[in-house]
Parts: sequence; structure tokens; C-alpha cells
Amino acid sequence: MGEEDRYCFIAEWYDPHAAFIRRYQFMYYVKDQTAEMFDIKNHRVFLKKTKVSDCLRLEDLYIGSTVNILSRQLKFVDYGDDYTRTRFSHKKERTLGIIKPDSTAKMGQILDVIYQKGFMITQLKMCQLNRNEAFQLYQEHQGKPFLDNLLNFITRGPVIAFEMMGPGVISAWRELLGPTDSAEARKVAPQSIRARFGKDNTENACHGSDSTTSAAREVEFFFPSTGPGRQNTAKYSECTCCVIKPHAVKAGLSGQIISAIMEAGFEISVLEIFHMEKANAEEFYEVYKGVVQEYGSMVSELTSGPCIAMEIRAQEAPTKFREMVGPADPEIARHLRPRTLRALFGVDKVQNAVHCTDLPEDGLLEVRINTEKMYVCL
Ligand SMILES: Nc1ncnc2c1ncn2[C@@H]1O[C@H](COP(=O)(O)OP(=O)(O)OP(=O)(O)O)[C@@H](O)[C@H]1O
Repeated sequence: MGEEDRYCFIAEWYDPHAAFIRRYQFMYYVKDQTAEMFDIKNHRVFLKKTKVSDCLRLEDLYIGSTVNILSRQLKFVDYGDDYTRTRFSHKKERTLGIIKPDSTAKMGQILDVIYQKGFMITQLKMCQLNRNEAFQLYQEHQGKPFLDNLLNFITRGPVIAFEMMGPGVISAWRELLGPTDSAEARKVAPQSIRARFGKDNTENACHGSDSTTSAAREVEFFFPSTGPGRQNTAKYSECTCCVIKPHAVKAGLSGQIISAIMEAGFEISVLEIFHMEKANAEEFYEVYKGVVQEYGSMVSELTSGPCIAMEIRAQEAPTKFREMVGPADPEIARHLRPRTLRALFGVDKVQNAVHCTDLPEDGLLEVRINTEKMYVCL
């Protein structure tokens, strides 16, 4: 990618006032990290060349990416010219990974391996498949003797489906997975995911697409490009809400945060990447408005990139989880409560790793708000 490059994408923005999706040509200039936008329908400039270095990075430019530019949540839906298509299409190979039911208890560790190896997770969702859906997913194994076993296994509990993106990601992920049979993996690829987390040749921890065609089909299966997204796994009882903030997601800390939560005995019954719009973030943080000095920065942080939303379950979940999260200021947390999530993973009062519900009675409400928002955003 050259310094002088200008990339052009087609971006969509849902205008809530007009209840209408507006389409723009979105031009990004690498050299000075500026962008300009052109309203396609009305044939006029919508945004003059503007610095976007604080809200857009080169790696955010891909089809399906959601970014916040000047308080508008834009989604890149297509390439705007052939030059951009040629420069990006090889870089933006996609694959689908699944953490299978035998390994969801180790999802934090597995996600941590994925992040530490430098993979970029662009979509992620916990789902429960029924038998028909599982059959659809594994249609290429129709007639094979192990199909029935495989369907029983993959439907016996939730799975975590995720899309990853990057050059050569299909083969890189298959290599990290290791051979299908976990016992064989322990012999020939002891550092692989199946060697470390799998049991045998059915319960082998994770899945990876084997070609661009199956990747496209499987990504569409879990993350449909049109219509409603897949149903989530929310239970809405004895629960509270936790959101891993964008700075922690970008820093690849999500796996470690999830492991810490599960090791402390909490169940995670929803896990989903979503993007928060400014209006939603303001509503989410409404109780802090005029009370907390950092309110504006908190809203900016929450809209600065992908978040991970979780439903956390335990008896008295809101109170107990609040304790585990720790004081809002990580500096104070490191002195007073060094084992809390904010002490371990927070940077400062705004980038304090996670949001969690403040008042016990809000727990249920926030989980609902969030899951509804996630449906809007996906
Ligand atoms: N011989 C077998 N006996 C039992 N289960 C099997 C067998 N072969 C495959 N499976 C199960 O079916 C899944 C799909 O099989 P496939 O041949 O596509 O393996 P894979 O490509 O290594 O795995 P995946 O598609 O899950 O990434 C395997 O991951 C495993 O769970």
C-alpha cells in the first residue's frame, strides 16, 4: 500500500430521522489520513476532506467494517473503484472459526491464543444451533458415517462463531488448528489448538473453513448480510451486563478478560461483538451525564471501535460482578483492589477495560438494551 494511495469505498449510514439508508462514496487518503464523502443519491459533497486519524485506521478499511465518523456510524458495503478492489481483495480474505461445545469452557484461553497470534476477529457471536441448522452447516458430510455423532455433538451446547480477516487467513487458521484428530495433533503439532484443547477426532475444539467458497457460505450462515441476525443465547435471569471496551478489544485483551471472568466462577451466556452508535452510547451512559467529568470521553471511547457485550450469570450476579470489576479508576483499583478486572486490564478512568451495570436492577435492562442494539447493528 502506497503513501500516495486514495481508496474508495461505498459506505452506508442509517439516517434515523428519515428512516432511510443513505449511500456515500467514501474516499480515504493514506498520506494525510483524511477522508471525504460524496452523497451518491443527491450528487453532492457530504463531507469535505477532513482528518480522520483519531477514528479510522487503515486496518478498519474492509467490506463489512463499521466505523464512527463525525458521530455517524458508517458501514462499508462495497469497493468504490477497481483500484481499491485490487489492492484490498487479497488482503481481506475471510474465514469462519467456531469454538465447538466441548471447548466453550476454555473460550477465553482459545481467544487469547488467536489474539496473541495476531489474527483479526471482525465478527463474533455465541449461538445455539438446532439439528436442522447443524445439518445445513455440515451439508458436505451428508452420507458420512460420523455425521450423526457430529450433529449430536455440535448441538449439545452453545458455540462461538467468529469471522477472521487477513491475507492467507484460511490456511493460517487451519494450520493453527492442527489435524482433525486431536490425538494426532498432539503427536505432530503439539502447539496447535486441537492438540492443546481438543479431545479426539469429533470433539476437536474448533472449526475452520477449508476454502474461500466454504468460508463465504459459513460466514453468511452465522452473520447474514441481510435480514435479522442469528438469535442470541441470552437467558435474562440472574444476570448482569458487561461490555469489553474498544481499547481493550483492540489491544487483544478480550481472551484474558473472559478467562478471568470464568475462572472467578461466572457463566458467560451471551458473547457478541457489536458497534455502538453515538446516540446509543449517550443513552447507555445517561446516568453519568452531568455527574461524571469524563462523560464525553466515555461516549467517545465506547464508539471508537468494536465492543464485546456479555451476559454474565451467577447468583446475585450484579453485586458480585461489580466487585470483580473494581473501582472505575484503574490507578485506584491497582492500589486498593489489585485483582479486579480494571486493576489488571484498565489504562485510565475512560479506558478502564470494561463497563458493567452499576445498579442491580439495571442489569436485566442493560442486557436487553444491548442485545436489541446488537441486532440493530449487525
Ligand atoms: N472420522 C471421523 N470421525 C468422527 N468425527 C469426525 C471424523 N472426521 C471428521 N469428524 C468431525 O467432523 C468435523 C468436520 O470434518 P472435516 O473432515 O471437515 O474436518 P476438518 O476440516 O479438520 O474440521 P472442521 O471442518 O471442523 O474444521 C471434524 O472437525 C470432526 O469434528
